[in-house]
Amino acid sequence: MTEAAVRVRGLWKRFGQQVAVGGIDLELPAGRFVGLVGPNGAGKTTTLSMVTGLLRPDEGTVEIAGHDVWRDPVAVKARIGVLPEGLRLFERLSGRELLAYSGRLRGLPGAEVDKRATQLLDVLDLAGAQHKLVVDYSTGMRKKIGLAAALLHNPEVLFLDEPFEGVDPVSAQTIRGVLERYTASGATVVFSSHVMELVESLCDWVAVLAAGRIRATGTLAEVRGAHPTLQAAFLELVGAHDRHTGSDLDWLGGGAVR
Ligand SMILES: Nc1ncnc2c1ncn2[C@@H]1O[C@H](COP(=O)(O)OP(=O)(O)OP(=O)(O)O)[C@@H](O)[C@H]1O
Repeated sequence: MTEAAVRVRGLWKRFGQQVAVGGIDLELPAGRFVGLVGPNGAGKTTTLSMVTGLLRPDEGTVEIAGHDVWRDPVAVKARIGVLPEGLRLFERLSGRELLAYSGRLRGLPGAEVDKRATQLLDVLDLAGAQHKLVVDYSTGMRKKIGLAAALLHNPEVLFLDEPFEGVDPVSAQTIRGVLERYTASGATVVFSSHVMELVESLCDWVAVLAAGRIRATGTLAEVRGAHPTLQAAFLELVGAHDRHTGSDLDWLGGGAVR
C-alpha cells in the first residue's frame, strides 16, 4: 500500500451560517487520477482551497505526501502544483515570461526553466503565442499557460479546479494528454468537476461531495457500483432523482404570448 498523496481529517469551513464543508475525511491514493465531483455549491472549491493552503480551515487537518499543509507550508508548496478556479495571472507578462517568473520563483536554475518552458509551450500548443501578453490570451490558452506554470517544477500532486471549463475540445484533448503522461509517471492529479462523462473517462478514483460532505469514495468501479454510468450513480448519491424537473413551469415554451 503506497502512502496517501492527500490525507484530510475532520475538515470544516463555515461562511457565517453557511456550512460550506461539513466534516470531511478523505484519503486520496498516490499515483491516481482522482476526480472530486459534486453538484454546484457542494463545496469542491472550498475543499480544494483548504487542501492547497489557500484558505484556512475552521477545523481539521490536511497532509500532502505526509506534510501538514498549515504547519509545514513550504514543504507542501514545493510538492504541489495548483490551477485554481478563477485563475489570476500576471496579465502584462507574455506566456514565456510568466513561465520564467514561475520557474525562478520555484528556485529552478534559469537554463532549466528555459528548457522546461520551451517543452511545455510546445506540448501545450502555445509556442506560437509565447510572446503574446497573457491579457490577450483566450480562456483555453489561459488554462493551458496556468497548467504549464503549475507543472513547471514537476510537483508530486497537481490540483486542478474545473480545468476543462471554457476549453474547446482540441485544447481539452491536449490538456488531457499532458495529464495522462504526468500520472503515468507516478504523480497524482486531483481535479474537481461536475461533468460526469469527463470524470468517468479520465479518473480511476473518485470522491463524491454533496452539501459539504463526502457521499462516496473509491475506485471508479466501486463508486459506480451496479449503475450503468457514473452519472446515474452520482444522481442517486446526491439525491437528485427526487428533485422536480420543472413540470410546474407551464408558461414556458411554445412561443405563445399571454
Ligand atoms: N467566500 C464565501 N463566502 C460565503 N459563502 C461561500 C464562500 N465561498 C463559498 N461559499 C458557499 O459555500 C458553498 C460551497 O461553495 P463552493 O464554491 O465550495 O462549491 P463548489 O462545489 O465549488 O460549487 P461550483 O461547482 O458551483 O463551483 C456554497 O453554498 C457557497 O455559496
